[in-house]
Amino acid sequence: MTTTTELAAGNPHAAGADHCVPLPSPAELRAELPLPARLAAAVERGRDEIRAVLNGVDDRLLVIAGPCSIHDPEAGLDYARRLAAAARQHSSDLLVVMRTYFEKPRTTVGWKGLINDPHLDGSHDIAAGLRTARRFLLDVADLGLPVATEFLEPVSTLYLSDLVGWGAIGARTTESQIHRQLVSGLPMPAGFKNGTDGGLQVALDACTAAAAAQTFLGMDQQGRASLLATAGNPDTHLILRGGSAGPNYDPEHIAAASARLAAAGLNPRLIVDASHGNSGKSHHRQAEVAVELAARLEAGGPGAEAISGVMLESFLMPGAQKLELPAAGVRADQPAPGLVYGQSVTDACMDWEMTAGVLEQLARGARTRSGGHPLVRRTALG
Ligand SMILES: O=C[C@H](O)[C@H](O)COP(=O)(O)O
Ligand SMILES: C=C(OP(=O)(O)O)C(=O)O
Repeated sequence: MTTTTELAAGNPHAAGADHCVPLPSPAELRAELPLPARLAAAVERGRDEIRAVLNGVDDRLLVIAGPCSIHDPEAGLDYARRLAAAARQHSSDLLVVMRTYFEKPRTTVGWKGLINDPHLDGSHDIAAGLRTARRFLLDVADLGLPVATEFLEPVSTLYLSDLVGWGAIGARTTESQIHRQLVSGLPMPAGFKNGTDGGLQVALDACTAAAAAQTFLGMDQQGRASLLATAGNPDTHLILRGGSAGPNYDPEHIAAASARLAAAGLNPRLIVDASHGNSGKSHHRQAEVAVELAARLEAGGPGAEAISGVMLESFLMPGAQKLELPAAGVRADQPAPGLVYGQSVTDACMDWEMTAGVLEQLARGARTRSGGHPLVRRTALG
């Protein structure tokens, strides 16, 4: 953990910062925790499968499920093992990807995730956070699960992107040019959430911008300020997450969004986030939304064909617990007080039992939508 002395010894000339503590470069961390060729091939395979589902070549349903945030790697891996088993069980109907979110965009202030504050005590040991996140992704990849994450800090992306199968840009950053540029150079499919007000246009614009070649200021693997030129990301898409104006997962919203995407020359197939603005952040409501979506896949109707994926916030225990942080700028003497094992410290999550039931229903919905011929459906991928 970084000490006060180290902080004081840091470079005081970093723009706008009181302290500046050098970190290992992305190349150094990648060398310390390398991605073996076997897992690199699995990550690539996962990206290809996700692309195929998003493009409708593989008509399974993409399901991105996992905690709102990873705060305890042990509980996260406990969850990952259960999800890996469920992914195998439903592999004819669902392509299951684990949500492994290490960075939280806050409305105002709050815990910003495992990378920013891995000890959950305001000590902000970012070097340990990056290391823990990378090790966690390696462990999940070893279980055979592709992973999904939100890319929030462009710098942290350099430490982890080789392990990620699917990326998201959150509702609070979809309008940011920096995040659109970032996605334009990512090697995996990436979705943009609609705005927190429910507005779709920011996400459509984001997809267009990220699909284009971009040149911008960034950092290289050695940690040097660099000019970065990207080719554009061909696999951008929309994520409907509801907003302050209400949910947007109903058939009319989905059909209208899909039509707007098509008219803009973008992928008309989209992902529906059953949580956030679509559930009012209630985990009970989230399960109802997911089950409603499953029923709609079965029944067909407006927008049903446009649903390529569903996002679920799910952990071992139901709901969420409050994480008490020390006041801003005060270093904690104590680590976070006893937390309930396997319960979210950010948004409320469905528990494992509820998740398993929802996965069953989504699998049935996907199977019925496809006509129930999984072996025929997946020939495009062999
Ligand atoms: O998904 C997580 C939260 O919804 C997001 O980080 C915003 O959280 P906040 O409004 O509690 O800051
Ligand atoms: C922060 C998240 O979502 P949103 O950007 O939709 O609020 C999230 O998925 O963790």
